[in-house]
Amino acid sequence: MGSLLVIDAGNTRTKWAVLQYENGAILQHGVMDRHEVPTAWHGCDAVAVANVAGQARHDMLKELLKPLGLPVRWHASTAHACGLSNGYTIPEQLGVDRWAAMVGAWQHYQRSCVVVNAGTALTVDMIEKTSPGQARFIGGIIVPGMKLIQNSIVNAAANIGEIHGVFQDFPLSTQDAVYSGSLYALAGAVDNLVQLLSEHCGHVVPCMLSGGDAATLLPLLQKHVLAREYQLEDHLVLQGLWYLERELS
Ligand SMILES: Nc1ncnc2c1ncn2[C@@H]1O[C@H](COP(=O)(O)OP(=O)(O)O)[C@@H](O)[C@H]1O
Ligand SMILES: CC(C)(COP(=O)(O)O)[C@@H](O)C(=O)NCCC(=O)O
Ligand SMILES: [K+]
Repeated sequence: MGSLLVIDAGNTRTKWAVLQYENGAILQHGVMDRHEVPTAWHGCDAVAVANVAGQARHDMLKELLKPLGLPVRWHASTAHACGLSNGYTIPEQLGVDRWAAMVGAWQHYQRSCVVVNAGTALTVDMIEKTSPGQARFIGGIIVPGMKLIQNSIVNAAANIGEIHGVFQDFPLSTQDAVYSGSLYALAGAVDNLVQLLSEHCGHVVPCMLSGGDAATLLPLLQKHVLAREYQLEDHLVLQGLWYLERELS
């Protein structure tokens, strides 16, 4: 098997990468911006999809992929994979993007860690290492993402229009107050769970961040608590799909 096409279909964007099957190296990657097959998809040997954007996106991708005639695996969260067990009461209910990101982070760190997906929604998930090579997803949260949280205020408050603010420690305008408040809310959620898992494990745990807003969140997270370890991972869900595929093949 030469190359694997991995697709992360989120509620805002559909991200993809062509990976070297043997080692997961990213050969090409992109974001779908129209309903047509990127040229890079031709020549792949198999496809792995993490879709959390519903049936319409599934059907669109299925149609686009059909002419390629490739084996397509539509991933879903399971109770166990790649040494990680899924603590969700109903394992299949866990968003497969969250699951793939956690698999990617666990394979990368092999340590207890916090996994952040800053997308349409911000998800913050906690992984506890239980023994060498084994870990458990012990809980996580779902928060409206940066666009949603700002739009919610704009739509609800008569005196607040479109937001084009910037982050300020001490915001002194409506624009900056809403933008900074949104960032403080999301960074605060991440901060809280890094602190919680660190106390639970008895040592500072690393935090891996991915998603469209991860780079926006990072500076605020790194601002105050210097002893923390943050890692930006642009293609975490896509890399997690590679680990999941490798285990299933
Ligand atoms: N080029 C972009 N297009 C859309 N959203 C972007 C872009 N760059 C950053 N973002 C931010 O990232 C979020 C979407 O991140 P993404 O990881 O694509 O979400 P999802 O996985 O839910 O599709 C948006 O809410 C927006 O705030
Ligand atoms: C929480 C999510 C909407 C995040 O998706 P995204 O922001 O990447 O579009 C997605 O992981 C999802 O649909 N989860 C299912 C519910 C759950 O994880 O409990
Ligand atoms: K929905």
